[in-house]
Amino acid sequence: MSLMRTAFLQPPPISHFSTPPFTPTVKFTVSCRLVASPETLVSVDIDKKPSERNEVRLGLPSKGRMATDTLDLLKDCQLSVRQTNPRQYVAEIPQISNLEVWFQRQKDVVRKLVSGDLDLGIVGLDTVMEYGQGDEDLIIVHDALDYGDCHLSLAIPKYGIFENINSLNELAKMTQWTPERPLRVATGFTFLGPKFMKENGLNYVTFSVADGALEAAPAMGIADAIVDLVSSGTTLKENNLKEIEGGVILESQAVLVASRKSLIQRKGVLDITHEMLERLEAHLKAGGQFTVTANMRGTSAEEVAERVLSQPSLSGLQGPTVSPVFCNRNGSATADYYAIVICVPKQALYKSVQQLRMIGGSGVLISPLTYIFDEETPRWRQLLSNLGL
Ligand SMILES: Nc1ncnc2c1ncn2[C@@H]1O[C@H](COP(=O)(O)OP(=O)(O)OP(=O)(O)O)[C@@H](O)[C@H]1O
Ligand SMILES: O=P(O)(O)OC[C@H]1O[C@H](OP(=O)(O)OP(=O)(O)O)[C@H](O)[C@@H]1O
Ligand SMILES: [Mg+2]
Repeated sequence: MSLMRTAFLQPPPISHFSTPPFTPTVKFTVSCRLVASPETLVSVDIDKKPSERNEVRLGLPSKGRMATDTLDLLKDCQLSVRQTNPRQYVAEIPQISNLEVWFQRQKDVVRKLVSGDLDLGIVGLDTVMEYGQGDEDLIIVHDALDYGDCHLSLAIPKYGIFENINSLNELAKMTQWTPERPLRVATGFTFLGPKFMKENGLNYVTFSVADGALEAAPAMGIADAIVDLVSSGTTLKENNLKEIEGGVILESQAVLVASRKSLIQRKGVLDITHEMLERLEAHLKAGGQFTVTANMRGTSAEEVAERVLSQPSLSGLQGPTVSPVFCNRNGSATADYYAIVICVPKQALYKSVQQLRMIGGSGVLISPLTYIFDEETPRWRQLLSNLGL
């Protein structure tokens, strides 16, 4: 699996996608034919002017595997969504005034960002890339919200003529594929699938469209290969399919995406984006760390700091905070002990505790962190430069 992960498309640069806007006729007559015409090909020519409204709108997935995790993340950032009725599609985040939350299907969040009916959205990167179709108005504001991890991949049967095919190169070189008998691929990704095949020199390919249970298509004799999302790999395995080297089209996770026009033109969007970005970054950074406090006997704060800094896992985010712990000795305040406070990556916790004990630490307390606010948010700076601000 790790080998297959080498050839994925990087998330789009924060400013724009490298692909040109979608032009279905050219795309499919050159190298690929699309068997059924999906609904996604219809609404290309949308008026992109921002609509007349004063509220800022954030689109969130209305159901499915992304919905709960999205609400949980926002809640953890103290941005709980208040929805009075689960069948109501509009809600609010009381913490942020003038923000409306609209629950929509993921693909509709992207479509409505493009049409100007939403300003911000949280969805999987795969959905942004598929339904955004390279639209330069879409900007990825936060590219790693740390859930919804999966990858879009080309998979082929383990058996028959594919038994010894283990890479995209080998698949492309198979002599079976001709204009009369192309490689038949089943997918729901009718933009990214054909684009990937074309970019990788697979010329004789046709696509058929299905929305689910794609993994059944090869066994049913409907397709030779599939392009679909994979996370654990169980569905592929259960259906006797395999991924191949060079066949990963996109690595995906949940992202915060915005409309460039809204950010620049609509009052309040930039400020709300800034606040959301700050909270998300600070919370996600904190998620990987614990605060560790301990007491340590010593002659001075400097001497204790030197001991702490001599240990590789104890340097913290910016070095340890060391403060004297005073006790009353014969009427005067004396410091025999020092309290140290450091942030420690979760994976290094036990090692850090061992190192603390080794240098004389006692009374070690571990607490979770809610936020780590840095002086500035790197993604915010990136966003501003992207917008030319
Ligand atoms: N194993 C997985 N399979 C599919 N999607 C996954 C997986 N793991 C994470 N995801 C993420 O979840 C999203 C799909 O969520 P879900 O299946 O709930 O919605 P959907 O079926 O695409 O949307 P809808 O039902 O609204 O059309 C994907 O776009 C992807 O970003
Ligand atoms: O690698 P895995 O962990 O097995 O996950 C991948 C499967 O999950 C998704 O299907 P989903 O559950 O949405 O069902 P569907 O295909 O019917 O839409 C996706 O389309 C794959 O079929
Ligand atoms: Mg699905």
